[in-house]
Amino acid sequence: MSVIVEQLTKRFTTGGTPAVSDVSFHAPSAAITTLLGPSGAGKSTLLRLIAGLELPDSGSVRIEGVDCTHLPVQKRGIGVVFQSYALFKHMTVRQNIAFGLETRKQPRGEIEARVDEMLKLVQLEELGKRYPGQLSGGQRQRVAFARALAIRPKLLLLDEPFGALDSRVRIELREWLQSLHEQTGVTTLLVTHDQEEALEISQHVVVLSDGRVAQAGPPEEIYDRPATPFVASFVGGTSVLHGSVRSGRAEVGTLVVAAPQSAREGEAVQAFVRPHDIKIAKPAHGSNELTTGRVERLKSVGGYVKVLLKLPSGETVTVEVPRAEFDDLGVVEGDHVHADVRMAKVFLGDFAI
Ligand SMILES: Nc1ncnc2c1ncn2[C@@H]1O[C@H](COP(=O)(O)OP(=O)(O)OP(=O)(O)O)[C@@H](O)[C@H]1O
Repeated sequence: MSVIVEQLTKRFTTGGTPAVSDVSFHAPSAAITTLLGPSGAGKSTLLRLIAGLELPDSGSVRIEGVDCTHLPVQKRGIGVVFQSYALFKHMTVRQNIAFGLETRKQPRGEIEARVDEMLKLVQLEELGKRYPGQLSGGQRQRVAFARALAIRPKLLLLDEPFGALDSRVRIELREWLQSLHEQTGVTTLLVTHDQEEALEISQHVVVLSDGRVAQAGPPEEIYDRPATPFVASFVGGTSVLHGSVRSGRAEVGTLVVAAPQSAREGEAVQAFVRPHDIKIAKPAHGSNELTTGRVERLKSVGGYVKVLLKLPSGETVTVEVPRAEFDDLGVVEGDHVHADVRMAKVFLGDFAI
């Protein structure tokens, strides 16, 4: 039940910038694939093209090997959940879940049995008689999932389904969605701008930027081997340091790392460094201010401390230090510390992200 999108392009204005531009990717069967990107990257438009809610200018969408590019929404065998609760306010939870089955004119007994099954699946057995206005935001979204799944879709399309919920509920529902997916195994496409959500929930990630695919692959690959400076900066909360190639190595301030093979002497480089890939320590005896950074700001965030460090080059990096480790360091704002970059992703060139 995979989805194959080929060279999909959609413009909303003639001659204007495409919202989706020559996009091709493959969403594997029975997996959760996320469409990840910043606001305006074209995620929702792409999902709507796959759903049949928009028509492409060119390109194709195949679901389970069937070309659906010009099929109407109701013939595509999809279930959809949007960010805003699209439940019918005047219908009970049971009636909402039954809606799609009734429009398909299924026998009453079968409908009732399927609604019971769905209520159990989303753990809302007790709330079938309530109206949407009598539910919490998280419960309403679970009803929306039950309604989408009731029709036994081949494909589940989710557009920021937890976007309107507070962060605690969002994290709870992320875990809930993973276990729901384990039970149903329905091929799922999830739109999100939250890289943590994408890395945690999905088996496959398609990163979008300006309507194009920047990189597609398993979450570990996207995180560990970003293909472009955009992906490196968007995924993983990186800091960017500038330097140049010297004797075949990339020199970025006091940091010297391997340069890409095609590097030419003197060429500009950018190093993308993740906050937990920098280790800070009290400077060794004899270090001077040229090899140490100044602690500009400290911010405690739950289990770790965010340290904003100004390097001798004038560039700043963010470092995350586990709380216990930080307490042992005994560092305060204004101190000079030694910064050891354990890992960095280096790209040639001097681009603006
Ligand atoms: N119906 C429309 N008419 C005109 N332009 C549109 C329409 N829908 C989307 N766009 C434009 O297409 C581009 C992509 O929008 P889209 O909503 O797909 O991005 P997104 O990645 O989902 O963003 P967000 O995360 O903010 O929802 C944007 O520039 C947007 O303004």
